[in-house]
Amino acid sequence: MLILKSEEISGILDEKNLIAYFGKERINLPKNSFIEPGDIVRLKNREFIALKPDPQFFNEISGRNTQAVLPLDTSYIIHAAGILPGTCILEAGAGTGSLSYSILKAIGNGGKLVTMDINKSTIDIARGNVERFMEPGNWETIHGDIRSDNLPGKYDAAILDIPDPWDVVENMKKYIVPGGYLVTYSPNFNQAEKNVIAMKKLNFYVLETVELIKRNIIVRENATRPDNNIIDHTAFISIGVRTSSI
Ligand SMILES: C[S@@+](CC[C@H](N)C(=O)[O-])C[C@H]1O[C@@H](n2cnc3c(N)ncnc32)[C@H](O)[C@@H]1O
Repeated sequence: MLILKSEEISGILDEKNLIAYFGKERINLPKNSFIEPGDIVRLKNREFIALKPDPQFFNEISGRNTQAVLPLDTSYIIHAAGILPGTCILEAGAGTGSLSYSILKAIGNGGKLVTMDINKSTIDIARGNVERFMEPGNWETIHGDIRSDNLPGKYDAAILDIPDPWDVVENMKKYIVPGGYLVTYSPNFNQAEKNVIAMKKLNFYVLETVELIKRNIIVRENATRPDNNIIDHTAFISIGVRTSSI
């Protein structure tokens, strides 16, 4: 497998069977084509560069069983929740494994990530996606509900990317160390509001709620302009801190 990348769009190339995939669109390449990383491929009236399927393309490559957290959000979550080498992190749910993968890279071999998901097949898909790129010995995946009372250990941060994080905030008090972070990730205003109200009610100190917008710029001589495909909404990220008074 190779990645086909242009400034505007990207796709996947099955170089053995000579088929390019752009979402659901399939394009057969001319017979006897031979494409290697670094080659320029002309398709759909534009030029693509062929690249190795390395981890920065996690989202292009992985099986999308659920909505994945995109790099613009994963990088911010890692920064804002103090996810550093050696830290111990709790996550729900696994989804595609996109956020798990970024957390595993950030915590390094000295850290630990525990990821829970209520859906067993989702855990298997997330593991399959992550293990294309790494063999994490410090990643424990647990099939179960994050409301569970018997999670192993205490955590420097917990990240909730589930449909109803506000319902789980109380349970997180048991697992996050004082001064540790609770991050909720929700797609709409109503949900973000419920998350923040629940955190405040339960004495978490709420630092911020943010939405990140990524605007790519297409650079052409005398015609440089913003890309039409702006990512202007993914989700609202709320960051709280477990106070020592809880
Ligand atoms: C949007 S996906 C997570 C996406 C993931 N962060 C990623 O980067 O791909 C939400 C996941 O939460 C799981 N889930 C929903 N409720 C849950 C609960 N109470 N406990 C654990 N997992 C839960 C779902 O099965 C689903 O896989």
